[in-house]
Amino acid sequence: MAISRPTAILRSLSNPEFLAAGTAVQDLMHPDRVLIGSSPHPRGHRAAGLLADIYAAWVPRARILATNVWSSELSKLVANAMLAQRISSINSISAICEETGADIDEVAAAIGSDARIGDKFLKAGIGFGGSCIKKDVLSLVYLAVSLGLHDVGEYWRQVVMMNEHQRGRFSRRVVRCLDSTLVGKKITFLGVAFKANTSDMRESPMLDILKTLLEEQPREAAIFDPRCHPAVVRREIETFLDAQDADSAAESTIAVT
Ligand SMILES: NC(=O)C1=CN([C@@H]2O[C@H](COP(=O)(O)OP(=O)(O)OC[C@H]3O[C@@H](n4cnc5c(N)ncnc54)[C@H](O)[C@@H]3O)[C@@H](O)[C@H]2O)C=CC1
Ligand SMILES: O=C(O)[C@H]1O[C@H](OP(=O)(O)OP(=O)(O)OC[C@H]2O[C@@H](n3ccc(=O)[nH]c3=O)[C@H](O)[C@@H]2O)[C@H](O)[C@@H](O)[C@@H]1O
Repeated sequence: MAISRPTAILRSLSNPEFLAAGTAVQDLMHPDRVLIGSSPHPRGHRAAGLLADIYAAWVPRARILATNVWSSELSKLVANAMLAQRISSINSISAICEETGADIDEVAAAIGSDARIGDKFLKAGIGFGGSCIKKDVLSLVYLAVSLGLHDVGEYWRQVVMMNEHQRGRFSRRVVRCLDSTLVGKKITFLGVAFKANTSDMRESPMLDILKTLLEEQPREAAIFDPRCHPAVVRREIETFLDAQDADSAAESTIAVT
């Protein structure tokens, strides 16, 4: 652009996307907010105004937030980091529940009914996956460390470490529940994608869990996800049985999406 139109004055805007996989159109049509970051220069404001006009065709003006570029870029990372932090927090509590007899869903419902906490992203499970959340937390860690804020970086790194810990804990529990050995056993995995209603397998927790459990040498692992194409699944993992096989004669079925 700068070469073909050398006289043009170019302004960069930051306009992070907040849609989630599986609800992309709904999120696009009804966003909680649209963030437009621009330089403090009048031309930056003008460029931001032009972009805001486009969104105003379907997004209420009050939901279109104008910020500086750093605020906008950082907000994207922090939004995903805070979501990740909630998931890691509730997963850490699930470990305490398993030791004490408390029920994690009851605890989540009890704390989530506090309006200051809210009930979203409190579902304990096998941890967060997907191509974005972990990447953004680690970007935040990198940013903090590169700014010399090592304690801040360490704090956010723990969110990712807790996520990995949760997967390991889950895998160990599966083995424990099956008499501490998978040798000679068939395991069925229902769900391959990183979350329900998507075919996206990037950073899927299930892949991690599968790799760990295959080290325990089960006789067979059957894997099925109605959203994922078998060829794509095959590319990711070596063992795959089709849907018909997936539920037959398995010693254990693991729902992992
Ligand atoms: N997938 C999602 O739901 C959302 C994604 N995002 C963000 O949008 C960005 C893209 O995400 P996806 O579309 O899911 O990823 P993707 O992996 O499907 O697409 C990324 C594209 O960028 C291209 N690319 C990678 N490196 C490049 C380079 N150096 N130069 C030119 N092109 C390059 C890749 O070939 C690919 O086509 C990420 O930063 C992600 O965090 C934000 C909100 C939602
Ligand atoms: O930057 C991005 O790409 C997007 O990342 C996430 O969206 P996404 O990764 O598609 O999916 P989420 O719904 O956030 O779920 C992420 C992971 O957390 C897990 N999760 C979610 C909620 C919960 O309570 N517990 C839980 O374990 C899900 O199963 C999934 O593995 C954010 O929610 C989007 O706002 C953001 O735009």
